[in-house]
Amino acid sequence: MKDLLWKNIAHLKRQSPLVHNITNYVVMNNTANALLAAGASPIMAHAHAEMEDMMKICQALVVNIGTLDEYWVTSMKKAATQANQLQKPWVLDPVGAGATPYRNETLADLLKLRPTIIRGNASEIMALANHNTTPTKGVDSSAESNEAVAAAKFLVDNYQTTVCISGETDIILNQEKEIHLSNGNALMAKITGMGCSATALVAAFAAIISDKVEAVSSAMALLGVAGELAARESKGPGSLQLNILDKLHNITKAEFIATLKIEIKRG
Ligand SMILES: Nc1ncnc2c1ncn2[C@@H]1O[C@H](COP(=O)(O)OP(=O)(O)O)[C@@H](O)[C@H]1O
Ligand SMILES: Cc1ncsc1CCOP(=O)(O)O
Ligand SMILES: [Mg+2]
Repeated sequence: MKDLLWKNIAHLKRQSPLVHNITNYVVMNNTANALLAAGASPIMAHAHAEMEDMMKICQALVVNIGTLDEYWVTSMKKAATQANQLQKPWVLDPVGAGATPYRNETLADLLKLRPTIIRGNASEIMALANHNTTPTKGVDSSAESNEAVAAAKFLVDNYQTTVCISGETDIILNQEKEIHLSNGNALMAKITGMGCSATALVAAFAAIISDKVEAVSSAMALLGVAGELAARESKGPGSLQLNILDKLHNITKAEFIATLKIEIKRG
């Protein structure tokens, strides 16, 4: 499995898929940089007039509701509908799910469009499935990933999707498979846009790998291992952010294989 994930990471650099991102104002720059560092190609766009054409030239879509508004929500629905029509994968990042009724209503509509993959932190995944045990704080999680497994299974069963709950352990599951990854560093939660970058990387791998648990695991393994290695040479969140970009770019097979902590739970 470790070799397979590394093969996918090398494959991403060769294929360099174009990823259409409808994402939030906070993270546009670091998301684009994370995609570039890993070898993919980003484009950020949200004009209604270009949503359908953009999806024609891109290999995958990110719908991230972080700084949603009425105009952007229409863009998201147009792009997701077109992705479905063209049978291209799209990934939902339910940033701040549970924080406000507007976010919840928007997410309910987006779920009806059947995201190929959902990536969020534990609080967001629980809010999305209406399984909240603790009130949501905003964009940061107040729960551990294992607390959101029942919620993730609910989403998988009801929307035929693949879910990634990120956190200290990243849990990736669908109806057939479940994988746990335990790399990364606690300081990653102190950098805004780490989860959004994870989602964008998930979309990049989904563009080139048909097995969605394998695609999500490749993305989360790459970010987790890069984060863990980068943390060893960082003084705080500022240098960690830059060091993660460097590591996404220059990670070697030997350090990836030696650092990756993966558990195949099912499938
Ligand atoms: N406590 C932690 N230990 C190790 N890695 C972490 C920790 N918290 C978050 N991460 C990593 O940071 C990245 C972003 O995840 P997360 O913080 O859950 O997303 P979000 O920013 O959406 O809340 C993931 O790669 C995840 O594995
Ligand atoms: C702080 C903030 N507010 C709206 S979107 C956003 C960024 C959230 O990014 P992430 O979920 O990756 O930490
Ligand atoms: Mg997030």
